[in-house]
Amino acid sequence: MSASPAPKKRVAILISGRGSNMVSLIEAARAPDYPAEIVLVLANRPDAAGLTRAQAAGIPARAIDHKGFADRASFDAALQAELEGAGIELIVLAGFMRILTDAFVEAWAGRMINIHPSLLPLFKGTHTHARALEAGMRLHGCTVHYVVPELDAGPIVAQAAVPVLPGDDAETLAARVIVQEHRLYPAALALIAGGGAALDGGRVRLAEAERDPGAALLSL
Ligand SMILES: Nc1nc2c(c(=O)[nH]1)N[C@@H](CN(C=O)c1ccc(C(=O)N[C@@H](CCC(=O)O)C(=O)O)cc1)CN2
Ligand SMILES: NCC(=O)N[C@@H]1O[C@H](COP(=O)([O-])[O-])[C@@H](O)[C@H]1O
Repeated sequence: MSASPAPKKRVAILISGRGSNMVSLIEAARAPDYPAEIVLVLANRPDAAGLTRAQAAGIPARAIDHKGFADRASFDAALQAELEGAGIELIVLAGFMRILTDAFVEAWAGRMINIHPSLLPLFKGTHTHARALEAGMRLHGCTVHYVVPELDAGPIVAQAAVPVLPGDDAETLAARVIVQEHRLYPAALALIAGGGAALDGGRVRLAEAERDPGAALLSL
């Protein structure tokens, strides 16, 4: 008799905008064997277009407007209350544009990931595509990493690379990178939720089966 499948990890996605990565994650999680279920979407902006997209997908989605709080700590406490109330096990930041307090990040150490539109540690911060072009990069891409207090500095889970082509501008390059984001993020979340990767002493530990250097997570 085959063992019953492990319970799916309960995931919350945090957004600030359109939520295209959130949609990719919701769609991937529809697969019966996907090791995570998206059970909550939270946005720090009431006008985040992703809220409507989440609701249309049948996912509970709410705004917690950061402007309604006196400071970061009280905003983060409101996030924490919603996450605890929903029994969240993993947080996925997907275009969530608020810096989280050290206390919140440390409380979720090893259980919170982010996607950043560059090949970290290159181009931390904003305007990554324009900066990559300015630097004359021939390769660019995106990175999924664990979140630590220092911005864009957490241990890297997975990366995907794209070529920088002649005539590219920030928009054409962004359009090439986002396609890889939509592929990489669901794969990286599945890896973590399925126990294939974990944060261990500040480094990402991959399960034996995931150590194949040709792993599907890296593509040009
Ligand atoms: N403590 C951490 N918080 C967050 C991280 C992180 O690595 N550590 N990742 C970010 C996502 N992010 C880059 O990937 C990022 C988000 C927001 C900002 C920022 O400057 N935010 C401003 C407000 C900007 C706005 O509202 O438009 C702010 O919070 O004052 C930088 C990087 C998520 N949080
Ligand atoms: N520093 C974080 C950051 O810049 N994240 C980036 O915001 C975009 C959100 O798009 P989406 O809302 O369509 O997923 C994505 O490109 C993501 O990499």
